Parts: sequence; structure tokens; C-alpha cells
Amino acid sequence: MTGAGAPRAVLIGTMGAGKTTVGRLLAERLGVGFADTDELIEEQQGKAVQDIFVEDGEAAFRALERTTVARALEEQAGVLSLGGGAVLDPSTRSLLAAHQVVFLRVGLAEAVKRVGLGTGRPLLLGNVRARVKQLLDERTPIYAGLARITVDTDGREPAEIAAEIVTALQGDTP
Ligand SMILES: Nc1ncnc2c1ncn2[C@@H]1O[C@H](COP(=O)(O)OP(=O)(O)OP(=O)(O)O)[C@@H](O)[C@H]1O
Ligand SMILES: O=C(O)C1=C[C@@H](O)[C@@H](O)[C@H](O)C1
Ligand SMILES: [Mg+2]
Repeated sequence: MTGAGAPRAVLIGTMGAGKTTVGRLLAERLGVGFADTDELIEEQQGKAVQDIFVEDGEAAFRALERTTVARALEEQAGVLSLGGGAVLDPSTRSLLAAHQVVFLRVGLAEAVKRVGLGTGRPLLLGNVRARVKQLLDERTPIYAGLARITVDTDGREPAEIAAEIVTALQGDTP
């Protein structure tokens, strides 16, 4: 993503909500740049998010995420997709109040299908369905509380979701 200024839209939601997939499509439709904070962290650190979790621990990842999100919210134009757990940080939540936050909502069955059973994500170790349910239960109120626009994604194609967000953004000025 290039250019300074606040992002046009910030996508939030749990793992498998489609933030990266839909965010990229949305940016194409809007004709703006796209960035994803997981990808920014991977570029900066030179290693995969999962490896940061395993080798350095979740707390270290969350600290990197906090600074990366804050910088991106200030500097990146276009569409910005956040990691699923970025909203757990209170300072990040405060920063998001000034932005057009889009919550991609996904149900449990669909989220489990999308994250896959063999991904080896550290946060999903054990019973994948039970862990995804726990994350959804804990985080859905946070996502919903931050959102200016909420879009259901179950059973819908990413392109259709992106088109709905374009329409919703037209009626929502910061
Ligand atoms: N609307 C959709 N319908 C079907 N599959 C989808 C949809 N959106 C995303 N997917 C698929 O689900 C998987 C997860 O999508 P994606 O990586 O975009 O999610 P995410 O919200 O960015 O997750 P994370 O928080 O882990 O980064 C991908 O394989 C993607 O192709
Ligand atoms: O939901 C989460 O806590 C996470 C989601 C991903 O985007 C990554 O940021 C990481 O796997 C943690
Ligand atoms: Mg993603």
C-alpha cells in the first residue's frame, strides 16, 4: 500500500472471516492500495506469524502487532486488514474509533471449514472447533462494538461481500 493518510476502510473479524481475501478484492474495486497487518509483520520480521507465535510467544507477537497496527492506521491509505486478535489490545481499540471499521462476520461451522483442520495454527491447537468457538464467543462482542459496518460472509462469495462493502462505504462517511 502506498501513500499517506488514514485507511479508507479497516477490516476486522476472526480467523477465516476473509479479511485478507475480501480486503484485497475491496481495494481493487475501490482502486486503492491494500495492506494486511499480518503480512506487514511477516515482512518486517522475516518470518511467518505462526513461527513468531511458536518461537517468541503470543505476547511478543501482540507487541509487534500493536505497533504495526498503530503505524498502519496512521500512515497507510487504502484498505487495511487486521489480524484476528488485533482488537484485543485496548490502545488499538481506541485508535479504531476514528476509522471506518468493517466487521466481517462468520459463523462457527463456516469459520472451522475456512481455517481448515490441519493448519497447525498455535491458537487452534487441540480441538479446532472448540477453540474457534471460544475465540468467536470471546471476540464477537468486541468486533461488533467497534464496527461501523457489519457484513455477513457465510455462504457468500468474496466478490459479493466486497461489493456490499463498497455500497456500505458510500453511505458511511467518517
Ligand atoms: N466468503 C468466503 N467464502 C469462502 N471461502 C472464503 C471466503 N472468504 C475467505 N475464504 C477462504 O477462507 C480462508 C481464510 O480466508 P482469509 O485468509 O482471507 O481469512 P482472514 O480473515 O484473513 O484470516 P486470518 O485472521 O487468519 O488472517 C482462505 O482459504 C479463503 O480463500
Ligand atoms: O485470531 C488471532 O488471534 C490471530 C489471527 C491471525 O490473523 C494472526 O494474526 C494470528 O494467527 C492470530
Ligand atoms: Mg488474514
